[in-house]
Amino acid sequence: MISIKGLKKEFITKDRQITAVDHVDIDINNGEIFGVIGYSGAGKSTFIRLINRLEEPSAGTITIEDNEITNLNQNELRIARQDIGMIFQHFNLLWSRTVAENIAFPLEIAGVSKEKRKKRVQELIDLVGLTGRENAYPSQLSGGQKQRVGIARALANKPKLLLCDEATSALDPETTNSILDLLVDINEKMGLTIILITHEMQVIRKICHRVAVMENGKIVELGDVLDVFLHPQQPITKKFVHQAMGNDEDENISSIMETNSEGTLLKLQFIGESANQALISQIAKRYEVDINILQGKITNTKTGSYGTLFVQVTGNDSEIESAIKYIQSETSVEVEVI
Ligand SMILES: Nc1ncnc2c1ncn2[C@@H]1O[C@H](COP(=O)(O)OP(=O)(O)OP(=O)(O)O)[C@@H](O)[C@H]1O
Repeated sequence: MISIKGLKKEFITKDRQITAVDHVDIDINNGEIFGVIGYSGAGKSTFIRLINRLEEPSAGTITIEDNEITNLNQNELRIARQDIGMIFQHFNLLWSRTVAENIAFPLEIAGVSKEKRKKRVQELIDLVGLTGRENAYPSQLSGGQKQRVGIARALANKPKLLLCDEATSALDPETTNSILDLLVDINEKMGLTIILITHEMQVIRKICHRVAVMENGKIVELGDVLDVFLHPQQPITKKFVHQAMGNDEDENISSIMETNSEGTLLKLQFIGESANQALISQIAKRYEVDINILQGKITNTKTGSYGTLFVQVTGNDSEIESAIKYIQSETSVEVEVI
């Protein structure tokens, strides 16, 4: 749906020149939720604002459904932007307008009649779960409700693409979850393509299909979310994955090894379908071994689940060996002897 090629943005200030986005090439599929993650200053905001030309690129092209956005004049761009909704970290609502009036605003600009506007606004209010709050002012709403108004307003003209600029960064974890659920809901119901930027790997894990990791203006890693969680390549990606998992696996392994010196220590990795497999009971039935579960965890991503289990296997050496061979040859669970 979207093809971004050689995208570059340089800012020239009095004393220095900054390349905020540096030769970015990405293709984004129709209907996907695509996340861009990076630390502060990586260039995420600049990147997302280039897509609807809130920032003008220094080089490169952005094509959305055969329409080269980077080639449009101001009038053409105004029309193209009706297909691109955007939501912001600090909501950017009009404080002197009610919820309904905020949502009606883009419809007024698009010249939609009063009657149609009223109907569409009500649909949107129901969609985002704000029924009954039509006449409230933004100052009377919670952060989550304000973002719901932002989402409704962004969807008013039935866009094909929604850009989310740190849309949950100002919200508490529970409200973040409810807003993420809403984004998934509209992605699934309306087939809306979503590009979001965030510094939180949990946001990526919960709702994105694919993720790009950004550092110093460049995309340093890109892949399916499950793959990136399982096999992060770059040091920065590993840091983000650890952040989302809430611990450091290397430290875990050494403390597990210190306290469990008997038998054979195995790390089992369950991916996708195999996460539901009753492996431990199968092995215990087949082989003369005892299995002690030391630590385990399952992580759900939008594209599948994966789990890691540390077990201590005791018993006769040849039985343990047969059990390991069985896991390797007969199941899709990855096994590592530690
Ligand atoms: N208008 C501007 N003028 C000059 N430099 C800018 C401008 N906007 C951004 N920059 C610089 O470009 C780089 C990338 O900034 P950007 O805001 O895109 O990063 P970010 O990853 O979104 O970070 P944050 O999450 O903190 O906003 C930074 O070094 C920033 O100082």
